[in-house]
Amino acid sequence: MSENKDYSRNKLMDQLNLPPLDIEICDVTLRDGEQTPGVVFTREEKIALATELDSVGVDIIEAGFPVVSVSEKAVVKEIANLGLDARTCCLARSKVSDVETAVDCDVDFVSIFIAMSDLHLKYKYHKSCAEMFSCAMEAVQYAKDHGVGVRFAAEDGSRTDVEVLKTAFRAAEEYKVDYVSIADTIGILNPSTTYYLVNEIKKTVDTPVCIHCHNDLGMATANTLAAAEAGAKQLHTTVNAIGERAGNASLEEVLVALRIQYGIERYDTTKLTELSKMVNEYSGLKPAVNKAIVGEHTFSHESGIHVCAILEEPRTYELFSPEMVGGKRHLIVGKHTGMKALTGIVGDMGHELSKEQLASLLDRIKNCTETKHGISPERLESMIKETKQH
Ligand SMILES: CC(=O)SCCNC(=O)CCNC(=O)[C@H](O)C(C)(C)COP(=O)(O)OP(=O)(O)OC[C@H]1O[C@@H](n2cnc3c(N)ncnc32)[C@H](O)[C@@H]1OP(=O)(O)O
Ligand SMILES: O=C(O)CCC(=O)C(=O)O
Repeated sequence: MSENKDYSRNKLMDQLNLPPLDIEICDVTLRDGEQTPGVVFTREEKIALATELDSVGVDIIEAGFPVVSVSEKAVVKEIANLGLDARTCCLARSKVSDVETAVDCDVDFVSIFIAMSDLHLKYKYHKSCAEMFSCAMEAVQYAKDHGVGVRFAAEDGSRTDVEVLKTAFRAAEEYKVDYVSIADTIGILNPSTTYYLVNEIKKTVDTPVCIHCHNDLGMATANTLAAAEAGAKQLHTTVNAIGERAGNASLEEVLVALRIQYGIERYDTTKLTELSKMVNEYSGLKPAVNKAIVGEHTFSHESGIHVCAILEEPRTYELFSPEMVGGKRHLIVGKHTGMKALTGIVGDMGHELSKEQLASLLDRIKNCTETKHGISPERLESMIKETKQH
C-alpha cells in the first residue's frame, strides 16, 4: 500500500473491527447556524453557501425555517430549485400551517419537530405528550399527502424518557416518516450516552436515524461520530460549528474525522477552508485561532523541535496536510524558535547568514519582548538586515 502523504490514518481503528459507516451529512448552517444570536445571512449569501456546501458534496442542505419570514421562505424555495446535487430540507413546527409553507418551498423533505421531554411539555407547550404527538402526526400526514418526505425530529430528545422516545418513533414509523431524528438540543450527551441512545432507537425502528448535536460541553463532534458508530444515518453539522449557544457539530471536524478515522473520502475537504472563510465573513464570527481544521493556528508552528522536524516531513507534527483542507502552513518566529528552524526560514527568505550571525539573530529573537505574538516577517526582515550590518 502506497504511503499516504495527506494524513496519518488512525490505525487503532483497525483494532475495533467496526463495520463501515453508512452515513450522510445534513448541513444545517443555513438554519441552526443562522440561529446564532445576531447572525443573518442575506439571500445572496445563503445561495453562495448552499452552492459551496453542494460542491463539498454535502448530501442534504437544510435551507431554513420558512415560517420565520417571507424572505426566509423565498430563499428556501430558491435553494430547493437551484438544481443542486444535494437534497434540500427545511424546518417546520408540528403545525399544519408550518408544513403547508414548507411544502410550498419544493424541498425534498420537511423536518417536523416536537419536544417530548417533561420540561418542554410543561413549560413550553403546556400540553400533554399525547396532544403534541397528535399535532405532529397531523402535520406529518399533511406532508405525506402532498408527496413530501418527512424527518420526524424529537427536539430535546436527549432529555426525553427513552421509552417515550421509542414509543413515539415506533408510532411515527406507522405514518411512514422517512427519518426519525434525535436532537441533543442542550448538548447534555457524551459519546457513551449518545451511542447508547442511538443503539436503543436502532433496536426499536427500521427507519433511518438522524443525530443533531449541540456543543455545550464541547462534545458535539465526538457525539456525532459516536452516533454514526451506533448506526445513525444522517449526521447534522454546521460550518465553523456555529449555531445556538455553543453551536453544533462542526462540518469541517466531522468530514476530516470521517476521512481519517473511518476512511470516508467522498467529501471534497479541500474546500473547507474557503467555506469557513465565507461563513466567517457572512456571520461576522471568526473561529477561535485554535479551532480544529480551520483555525488560524491549524498549520502554524513556532517550537524549534517541531519546526526542525516539519522542515523534513510535515506529518511529524501535522495530522493532515494544509492542502487536504485548502489551508496554508505558517512558520512563526519567536521565543520558541530553534536554530534549525531559523536557518531554514532565513534561507527561504533568500538570505545567507554565517553561523555566528544566525546565533546572534536567534539570541535577539529569543530575548525580544516587543511583541507577544511572534515576530512578523517584516520585523524579521529588518532584524536580518541589522544582523548583517554588525
Ligand atoms: C431547537 C430549535 O432550534 S427549534 C427552532 C428555533 N428557531 C426559531 O425559533 C426560529 C425563529 N423563530 C421565529 O421567527 C418565531 O419564533 C416563529 C416564526 C417560529 C414563531 O413566531 P410566533 O408565532 O410569534 O411564536 P413565538 O415565537 O412567540 O412562540 C413560539 C410558539 O410556537 C410553539 N411551538 C414551539 N415549538 C413548537 C412545535 N415543535 N410544534 C408546535 N408548536 C411549537 C410554542 O409553544 C409557541 O406557541 P404559542 O404561541 O401558542 O405560545
Ligand atoms: O433535529 C432537528 O432536526 C432539529 C432540532 C434542533 O435544531 C434542536 O433541537 O437543536
